[in-house]
Amino acid sequence: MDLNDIPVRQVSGVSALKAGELHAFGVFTVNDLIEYYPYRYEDYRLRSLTEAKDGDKITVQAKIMGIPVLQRYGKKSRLTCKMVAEDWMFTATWFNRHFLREELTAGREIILTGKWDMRRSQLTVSDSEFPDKGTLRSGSLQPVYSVGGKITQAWIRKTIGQALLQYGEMIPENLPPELLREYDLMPRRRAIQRIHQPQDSEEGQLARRRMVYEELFLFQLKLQAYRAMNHDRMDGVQHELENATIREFVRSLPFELTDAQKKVELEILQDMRSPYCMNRLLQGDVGSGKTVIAAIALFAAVKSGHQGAFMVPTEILAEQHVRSLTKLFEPFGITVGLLTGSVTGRRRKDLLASLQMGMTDIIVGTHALIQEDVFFRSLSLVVTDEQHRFGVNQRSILRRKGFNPDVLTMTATPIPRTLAITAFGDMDVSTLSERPKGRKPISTYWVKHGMMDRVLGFISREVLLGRQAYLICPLIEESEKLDVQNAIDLYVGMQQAFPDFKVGLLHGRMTAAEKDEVMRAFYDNEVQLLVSTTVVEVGVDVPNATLMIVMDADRFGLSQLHQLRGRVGRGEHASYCVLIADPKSEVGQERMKVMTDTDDGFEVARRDLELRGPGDFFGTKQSGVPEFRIADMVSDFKVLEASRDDAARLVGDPSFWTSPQYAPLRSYLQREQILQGELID
Ligand SMILES: Nc1ncnc2c1ncn2[C@@H]1O[C@H](COP(=O)(O)OP(=O)(O)OP(=O)(O)O)[C@@H](O)[C@H]1O
Repeated sequence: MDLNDIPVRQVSGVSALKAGELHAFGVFTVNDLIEYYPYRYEDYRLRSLTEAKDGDKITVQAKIMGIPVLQRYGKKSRLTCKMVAEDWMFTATWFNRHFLREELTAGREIILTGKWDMRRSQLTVSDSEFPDKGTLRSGSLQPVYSVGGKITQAWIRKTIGQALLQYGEMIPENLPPELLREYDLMPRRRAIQRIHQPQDSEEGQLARRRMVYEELFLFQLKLQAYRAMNHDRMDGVQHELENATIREFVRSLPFELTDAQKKVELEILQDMRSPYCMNRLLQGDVGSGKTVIAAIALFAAVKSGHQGAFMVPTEILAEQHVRSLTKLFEPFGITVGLLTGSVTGRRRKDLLASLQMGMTDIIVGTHALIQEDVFFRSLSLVVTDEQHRFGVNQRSILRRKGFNPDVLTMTATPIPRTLAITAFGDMDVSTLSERPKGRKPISTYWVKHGMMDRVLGFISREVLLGRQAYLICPLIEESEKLDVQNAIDLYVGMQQAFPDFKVGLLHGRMTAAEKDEVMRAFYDNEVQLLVSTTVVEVGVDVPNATLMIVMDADRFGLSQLHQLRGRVGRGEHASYCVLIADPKSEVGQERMKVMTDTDDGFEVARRDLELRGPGDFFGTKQSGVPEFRIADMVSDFKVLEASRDDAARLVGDPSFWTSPQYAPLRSYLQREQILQGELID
């Protein structure tokens, strides 16, 4: 019997009510319960008073010396009693434990845990036990769990202990012996038992080490198995590409590809030619030229007789891409359509019909693009933005729709290696490691609000040189309304400050048509200063803009600031980013410093990870970065890397799919719906 199949109610002491409470913690089965790990331990090991420092929390064994004294103050009470431990006389004090008075008889042994006040020779007791009654906690490390509601620390300890008693013998090993040997890992049964009931902290650490490895290894196994199967399926579209045709298109581009772009182009075209489904991540710093790579891939799909979809996070970006792709593709007779929430009615109907008949070759739009009532004649390539990263499930939705396109995911957020192999471990990764030639570094300044006058002078200077500027208003997450009001106020202020310039305004509450008009005017340099909320954050490309000013910059995350800064420095002119902020916290100041220190996105991302911790990195829950129960992506990074290599090696070995010793891992994959019953023996 699998512990995953035994409901937690079967553990004695778990009532229906308690089971309901446990569900809120994600605990449904016995396995969930025994894998509900403590996040730290409370130390109840006996110590000697001579070693204890003032203020320490300690546990000591003592003998009761005097007669207890009880004082009551209304409902509250204070109980004191003289004790001796190793010839050391002290006073033990309990608050609101009047009922203990009867038990405190002179000469009796007692174990006390509490805070030691050395100066007054006094211990404020939080826990006490009598050895003659049998001890529960004393002498051990007690696990501390995350609890709440009706689930108390004491109850969960007892219940997990009970589960281990009832089912401990049934805990199976799931890692193959060669890995246990290689890393000298504790067997699973012992590790689980010890993690909840360690005898000493070394043992607790060893148990944790084993479970961390297991957790990361299983996670990587999922990704690697998915990836391996994907490569084996051979049911992707095998694009037939003439080199000469692709070359002709590349020659028509207004610039020469960088070496990095050429390399990535080759990787992608090779995937597209192959019979398996491409699942590739293209990462590059802001402005490194990812879009043109997407264009080449889309061109290749169409020239092989299929269609392509380009999914982007905002309507503004969709419009921008339609404009630039149309320009590039028109000479080659390739048609580009736009599908966003604002395309409705007749226009939408016609577009969908034309897609289904294959008259529209490429469709650019937001997420709805590949869902619902959208049908293609032959979709063979989906280019998507990181924010729309397809999970394993979404990919199977695509499959069920009857096509099996190649997927190219682009990310504008350089991802530190740690996260890349975690969140995107099932993908092949291409990296654009250089920006186009001739780009000057972006100079970044951090100034206080008091220097706004100088900033205005800076804007004026750049605009008079023929350049353009962005002015970004802070984002107030709780209130879009306030956000918009802020933007409007700033817009009015700028119009007054610069009566000779044209100032534009962009925010989330404007209609798509209004936004598009403002953006178009900015592209065409009819607007010189664009006051905007973060809607311009991702992907907007106006090479003549050279000045990015961010108000209250400390309200933004580092990667967001880097994205915003990436809106400038996209052409031949020197560019500047000015961060206006008076951060109060140290982290806030540190963030500003990171931005002025470097304009390398990978470095920013690395520092961001350090400052924020990984859970927060992508800012959203749907980031695809998993939450681990016990592992920590930063401190357990080495294990993460090792487990990735181990998992990849294992799934690459044909015996993994057949040999009985890997059966527990295969059933794990099946339970996680990676195998979906396909490859299991
Ligand atoms: N090889 C190149 N030489 C010169 N300019 C280039 C080259 N490749 C791309 N560009 C130009 O550089 C600018 C930035 O490219 P692109 O918009 O593709 O960047 P990106 O990587 O998508 O950046 P972001 O993530 O910031 O949106 C564009 O104006 C593009 O036309």
